[in-house]
Amino acid sequence: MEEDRKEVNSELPDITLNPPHEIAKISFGLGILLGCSLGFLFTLQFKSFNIYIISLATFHFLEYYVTAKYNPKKVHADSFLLKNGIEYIGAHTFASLECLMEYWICPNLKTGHSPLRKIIFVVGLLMVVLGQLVRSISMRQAGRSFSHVVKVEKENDHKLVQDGLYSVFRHPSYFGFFWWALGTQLILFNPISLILFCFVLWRFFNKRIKFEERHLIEFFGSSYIQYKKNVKVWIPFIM
Ligand SMILES: C[S@@+](CC[C@H](N)C(=O)[O-])C[C@H]1O[C@@H](n2cnc3c(N)ncnc32)[C@H](O)[C@@H]1O
Repeated sequence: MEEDRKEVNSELPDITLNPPHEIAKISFGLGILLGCSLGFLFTLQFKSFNIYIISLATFHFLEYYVTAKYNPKKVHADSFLLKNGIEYIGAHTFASLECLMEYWICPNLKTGHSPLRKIIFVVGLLMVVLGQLVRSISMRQAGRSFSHVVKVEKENDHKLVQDGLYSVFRHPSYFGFFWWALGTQLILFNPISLILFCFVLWRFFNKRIKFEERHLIEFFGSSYIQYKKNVKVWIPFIM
């Protein structure tokens, strides 16, 4: 009985890393943001900014939710990824300012109804929805092998994941995030941020994947080398 309880407890999130009042506060904040953006969506002529905020709130909620559900031992108040570094916050602040400034200076640029604009919007929306799905499903499929912080020492329950989305993309959660983020800038019709996001995200993932794979080869040796030969990343120019 005591042993069973210990086993169940070892699967539970660490409450000291997940203070309930913190989790409630962050969830409430994300819910308010999502609810207000959704509520005003149908009253506004320029809907793109609200759709962008809905995508952001959904992304941050799902980061915590999927970790809590499928990788509870690793969940942490920081799993919302709201403290995702100064570059991340800077990029989204810049994107919001670009969008609002361009709307203020030249509203027609943002709200016109040309076929090209519609195509850009639909492509952006598809990238956001599919990118989010790939990101969240891959986090679920990797389960305990997933961690927001790259592991430099192998843990006992860390297994090489090669099935599901990992059989199509070598780094599906990065692939999903990369295209999701570019999709948000297409939705906003933000030409400057689109180029900046491309550059910053590509550089970030190129560096991170190289670092991560050095450790994955240390952990899994020839199995990872073979996996790397067989499965592509599908982010342009990252081999
Ligand atoms: C933020 S997760 C990202 C996982 C993966 N790069 C992706 O994009 O889906 C980082 C952790 O995942 C682990 N990881 C990456 N690829 C893996 C794989 N195919 N199997 C098991 N663990 C993996 C790394 O060791 C690292 O600690």
